[in-house]
Amino acid sequence: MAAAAKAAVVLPRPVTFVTGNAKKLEEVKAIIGNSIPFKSLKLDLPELQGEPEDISKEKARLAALQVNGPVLVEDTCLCFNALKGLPGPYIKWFLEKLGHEGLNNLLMAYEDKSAYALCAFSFSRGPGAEPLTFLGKTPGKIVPARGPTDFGWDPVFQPDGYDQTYAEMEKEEKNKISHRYKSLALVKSHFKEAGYVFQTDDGTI
Ligand SMILES: O=P(O)(O)OP(=O)(O)OP(=O)(O)OC[C@H]1O[C@@H](n2cnc3c(O)ncnc32)[C@H](O)[C@@H]1O
Ligand SMILES: [Mg+2]
Repeated sequence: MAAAAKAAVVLPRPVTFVTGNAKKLEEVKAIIGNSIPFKSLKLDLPELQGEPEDISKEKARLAALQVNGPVLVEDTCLCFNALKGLPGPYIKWFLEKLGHEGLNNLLMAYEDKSAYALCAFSFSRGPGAEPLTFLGKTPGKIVPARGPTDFGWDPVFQPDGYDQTYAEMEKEEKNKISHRYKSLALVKSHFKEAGYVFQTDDGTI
């Protein structure tokens, strides 16, 4: 018996990647390349609270409403094992208030300096659609800051198996092993499997 043909899901072109963070965008562009038709939009969405996956999903819901079309968003956490996963999604405020040294000091009382970077991408087909979430995790440890200071907590995170911090690594090297790379690999597979067809306003594909 012939398998029933799967109906293509047609979506308005392109997908909007919503972020207020230029460095994130740079990495996403480098990792996605041409595999997904996307444009970016700088929107400052609320910094939500809760579990990483729920935060990312809610961010996608809010973004889809504002954009009125398909969206990708991501939320990044830096989780210290000795602190049971904190600061986690609150890393933005911890970094802003305490700086790199303060992040190290949080672990002063603990022998365990291990941590992991967690990236949660969510994709929504549009307003009202339930977002899908894709998690990427890279283990490492928290170290005194080394390397350029132009992207977040990169100088204090040394991924396992490397003697350089994210900040010291070549960009291409970080983009091969990062939390963001791993999460986007799942996003890309999903797009491939789902076989989305992207259509412009005038109906051309
Ligand atoms: O608009 P959005 O996409 O939310 O951008 P944001 O800067 O608010 O980002 P998050 O809410 O995900 O907060 C994560 C924090 O971690 C920082 N960050 C995110 N990805 C990082 C990475 O790969 N390396 C270092 N710092 C990173 C980022 O600058 C924030 O301070
Ligand atoms: Mg944010």
